[in-house]
Amino acid sequence: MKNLTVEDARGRMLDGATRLGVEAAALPDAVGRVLAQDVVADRCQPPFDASAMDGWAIRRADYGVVEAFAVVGESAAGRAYPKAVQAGQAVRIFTGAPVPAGADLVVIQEEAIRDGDRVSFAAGESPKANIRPAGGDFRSGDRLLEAGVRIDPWRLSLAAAAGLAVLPVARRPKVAILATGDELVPPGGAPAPDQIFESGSFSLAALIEAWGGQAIKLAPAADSVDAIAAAVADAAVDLVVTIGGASVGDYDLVKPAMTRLGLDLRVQTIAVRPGKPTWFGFIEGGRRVLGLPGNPASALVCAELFLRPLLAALSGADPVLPFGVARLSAPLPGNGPREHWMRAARSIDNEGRVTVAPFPDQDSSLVGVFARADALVMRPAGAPPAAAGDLVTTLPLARA
Ligand SMILES: Nc1nc2c(c(=O)[nH]1)N[C@H]1C(S)=C(S)[C@@H](COP(=O)(O)OP(=O)(O)OC[C@H]3O[C@@H](n4cnc5c(N)ncnc54)[C@H](O)[C@@H]3O)O[C@H]1N2
Ligand code: MOO
Repeated sequence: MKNLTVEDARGRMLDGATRLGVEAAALPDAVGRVLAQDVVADRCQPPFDASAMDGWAIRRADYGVVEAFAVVGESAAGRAYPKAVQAGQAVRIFTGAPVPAGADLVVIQEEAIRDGDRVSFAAGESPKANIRPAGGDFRSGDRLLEAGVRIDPWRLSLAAAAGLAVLPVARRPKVAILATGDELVPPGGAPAPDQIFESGSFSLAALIEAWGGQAIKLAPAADSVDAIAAAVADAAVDLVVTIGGASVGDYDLVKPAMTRLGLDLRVQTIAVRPGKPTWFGFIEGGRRVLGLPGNPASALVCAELFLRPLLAALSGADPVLPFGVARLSAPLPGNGPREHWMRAARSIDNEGRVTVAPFPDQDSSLVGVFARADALVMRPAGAPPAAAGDLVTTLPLARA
């Protein structure tokens, strides 16, 4: 269980992680939620043959034959012409309006000359029909959205076009975040000379919300088994994420505190850099616990690598991360025994290829470097030196 590979550790964390429940979300609240059932159309869109232009609906057979058409009525969006168009007749029609029965051509109004109750057309060669067929967008019975997709504004539009006011979505995983350490003072507070501002929980809470979870920040706990166990004991959540106290020092007390809460440890350490002390298990109440290291880069890299897929799985979404491939902008030395996820800046070169430049200082304590990164670059365990231009696996970071 010590120093599992990233893949094995993730596999253990995802083992048995499935959707927690289903609830209804009104359309405006559904953005960002994971769909729990397929959306199937029960109506065609458009539900009728619709005009694509403002103009005149006639029979194509009359076009170029009839000189002056009799204007017999109008079809507007939401107010159809109720009868069929007969030979020699024209119906005034507008974009989005039903094309009346009998008509199979809409002549645009720019090509029409209206004279009282007559209209004539400057006939050209085989004009476009300007008709959108019924069901041209989707048909009744079509599967429009698959369970497991995250609702974004475009998918929301499709659900609305299909007439759904409410969508079945996965319940959001509730995630408690606990920062630990005597040295931590909340931003805005007054740190003693041997203290620092607590930063980890803020980014984690924002990431958890962006990844579909419900973040609940617990008050930071001091370096004491009692304080840490008490902070978590009654947290009514699906998952607890702790920051810090994960390593082997005398004040790394999170695992001992969780042992009091019945810790069933599934991942002890991971062969990853940064983030080796990351651990995972279950505590009483069937709650999952992910222990992230305190170093800010270790915490955030491991949140990307492990927390993000775990939240996806607990929401019924695909937990596979959106890895990419890019070219290195500069050579890199060989890698040690841990899979290394380097903070990097992405750019597009002159030929449209994605290039990544890992920052020279990859120390896991550096918040400043992370704030400038927009990708992680992966170096496999034991990888030989890499040259500029070599292809590497990347994980893009979502930046505002
Ligand atoms: N003898 C060894 N020492 C260490 C090992 C090891 O294997 N043997 N592992 C190192 C590695 S790798 C890491 S990563 C760190 C992780 O340690 P912890 O998870 O126990 O983290 P802490 O010691 O609590 O804190 C580390 C560092 O991060 C700061 N920190 C903690 N929480 C926050 C927060 N919420 N916001 C901002 N900064 C935070 C803390 O002040 C420390 O500076 O252990 C190595 N040691
Ligand atoms: O794994 Mo630690 O995160 O290398 O500093």
